[in-house]
Amino acid sequence: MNGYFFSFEGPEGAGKTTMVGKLESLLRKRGFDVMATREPGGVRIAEAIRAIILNRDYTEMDGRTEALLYAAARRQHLLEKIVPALEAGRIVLCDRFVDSSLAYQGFARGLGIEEVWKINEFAIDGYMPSLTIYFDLDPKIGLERIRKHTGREVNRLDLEALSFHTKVREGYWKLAKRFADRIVVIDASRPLDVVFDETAAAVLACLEGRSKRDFHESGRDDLP
Ligand SMILES: Nc1ncnc2c1ncn2[C@@H]1O[C@H](COP(=O)(O)OP(=O)(O)OP(=O)(O)O)[C@@H](O)[C@H]1O
Ligand SMILES: Cc1cn([C@H]2C[C@H](O)[C@@H](COP(=O)(O)O)O2)c(=O)[nH]c1=O
Repeated sequence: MNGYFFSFEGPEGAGKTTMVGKLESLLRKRGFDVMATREPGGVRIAEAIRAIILNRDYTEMDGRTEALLYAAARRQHLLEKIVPALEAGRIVLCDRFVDSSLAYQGFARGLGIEEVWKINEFAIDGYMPSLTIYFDLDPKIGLERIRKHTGREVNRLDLEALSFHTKVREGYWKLAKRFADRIVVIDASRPLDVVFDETAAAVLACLEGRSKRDFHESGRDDLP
């Protein structure tokens, strides 16, 4: 596998999509062969599953069904889009990946991080990002950003109580501590340009073969 796989995580409105877009432009300008994609979605079948999972009418959806649907969408996306790109030596920027399932379904939904990892292990079959950027933000601020951002549909997960979104953030904190060698934490409450500079520095350092510790001086190591 010659390419690089980066994932971008965080609660609603943390700035993942914005950062992935800016990073894609920067890397392309610097001559890298880069592909941006998202989960759930990215390919036809996974986009169809996304439409089911996020449909606001499906209020009866069971937590395990939800977790399995995310894992199924991930499997299809991985095989059809991510793996071929990595095999072709491309850089893959993925807006959410397995950590979303661990934080949302495993921790916030209460299914258990280990249980949700098990079904995802089956789905991802060993493929994991080289580096994950976690944008840490108070969900109140993130949800407010989304409310102001007119183009974005309000989906079934957005409609969860604030306590759910707070648990999502706590879930990410647990993952960031547990997988400290893979996950870089960036304080996403700061101005967009500051967040982007730190994000780009982390990704470029990884591409240059430096370890997380070499560029993480300004990142947050003080999670609760
Ligand atoms: N650091 C920032 N400061 C202020 N506003 C920001 C910042 N980063 C992003 N935004 C704005 O917040 C809104 C949400 O950003 P974005 O869509 O990138 O978040 P997201 O994490 O992808 O959200 P979601 O996962 O819920 O779709 C956008 O209007 C974006 O311009
Ligand atoms: C991959 C994944 C996503 N989710 C949740 C997180 C968001 O609420 C939505 C996706 O919407 P976005 O605007 O594209 O961020 O789905 C999840 O709960 N579990 C997952 O594995």
